[in-house]
Amino acid sequence: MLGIIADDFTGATDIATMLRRSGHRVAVVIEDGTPAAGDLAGLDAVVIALKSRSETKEAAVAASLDALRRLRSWGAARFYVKYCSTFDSTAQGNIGPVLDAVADELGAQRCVVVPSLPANGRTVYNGHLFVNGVLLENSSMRHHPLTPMTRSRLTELLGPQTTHGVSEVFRPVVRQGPAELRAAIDAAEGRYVVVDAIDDEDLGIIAAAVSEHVLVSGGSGLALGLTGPGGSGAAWAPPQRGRGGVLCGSVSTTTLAQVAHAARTQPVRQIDIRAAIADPGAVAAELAAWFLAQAPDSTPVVCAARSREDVHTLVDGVESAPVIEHVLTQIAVHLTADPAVSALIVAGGETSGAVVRGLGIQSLQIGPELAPGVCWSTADAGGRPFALALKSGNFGEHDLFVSAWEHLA
Ligand SMILES: Nc1ncnc2c1ncn2[C@@H]1O[C@H](COP(=O)(O)OP(=O)(O)OP(=O)(O)O)[C@@H](O)[C@H]1O
Ligand SMILES: O=C(O)[C@@H](O)C(=O)CO
Repeated sequence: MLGIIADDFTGATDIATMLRRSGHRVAVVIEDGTPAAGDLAGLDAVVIALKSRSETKEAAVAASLDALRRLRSWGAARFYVKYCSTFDSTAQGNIGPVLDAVADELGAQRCVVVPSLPANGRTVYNGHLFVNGVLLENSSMRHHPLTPMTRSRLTELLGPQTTHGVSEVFRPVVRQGPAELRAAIDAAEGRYVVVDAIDDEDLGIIAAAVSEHVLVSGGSGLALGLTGPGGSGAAWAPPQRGRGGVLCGSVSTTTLAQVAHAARTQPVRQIDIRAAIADPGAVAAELAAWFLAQAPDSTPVVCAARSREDVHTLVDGVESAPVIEHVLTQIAVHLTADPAVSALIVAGGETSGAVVRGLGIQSLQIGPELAPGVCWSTADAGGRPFALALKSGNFGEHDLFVSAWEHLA
């Protein structure tokens, strides 16, 4: 079995989507959640979803080692550390410290570093990470509030985070095929080897070259090359079809475009942040009641911003992000308590983390793909099966909030 340690919740469903596509029966376990008895039987891959990207280095390492030990106790023999395809981290971590600790514990001599996810425009060429053809340092990630990415060369990003050497292997070697690439990785000086990949074929070659490695690392793209035994992944059944809607804490460009697209045909409400700071419970209850009052065949969307101008870190001196996460979580609690509602899309990594934690979800069964890195999953919410799609900020086509429901039919 393959064991994956993912540093955020949307990243966990991202890699689970790719593993399902490459023929694995896969489930996601949330943090220290316990998979239901029998859940692990017959799985080829288990992802443990952590929130370690936004924690301290020490907490991230401790949670990752704990996840590694649990995966081993469940029978995992190969491991994959999943981080963001835009390498979200700082000079302190958390990618390097987590890789160091996991590699030490496994006695791994080599570990490839492959953030590439060509399906979503993330590529690595000559050791530099690009987002839709633009160097990472010139993309919107330069202005990320927690992990501003001001460099693009992966040796320069990972180097300061680890006590080990970081080498590079460029694309001409990748294109020579798995045997030549394997030899180049073996001959590299550093423990970590950044490998170029600009398309899925490159990822397949890398996956074949490292088939004997006990530890690999990357975004979700490399998982596409790891061929699983199954044809179409695990059997998955959606919950009985009920009402669905969208809870949106992400303010990424893609998510704002998805909200704008949905607003053309569906009811949309924006959280009044000032009112939410004053009385979050009342705002959540009112928005949940509004959601339930919409036409049963509509897809209500609750969001916290319609444009960049709506984003204010501080409102009346109060940090708005935790208040918004709390309100969206409470709306999810109200909606999952209503038997008429059976499915929610939650947009944003931090937002998904808050909502999934708030619903007390222990594990996710992975279902059909909605877009590269986005899938439907089912979870036990309030004692019944419920469908959830956790969407990374920049993933999905603009019509995702409207088109996603076809897959639940
Ligand atoms: N109007 C707003 N003003 C300030 N903060 C906001 C506003 N709307 C949302 N937020 C906060 O912004 C953060 C968005 O982070 P989140 O990780 O959920 O989305 P994202 O960064 O777009 O997604 P991803 O991490 O998957 O790329 C959340 O903490 C949310 O509460
Ligand atoms: O790798 C990605 O880009 C995503 O899975 C992610 O981690 C976004 O938070």
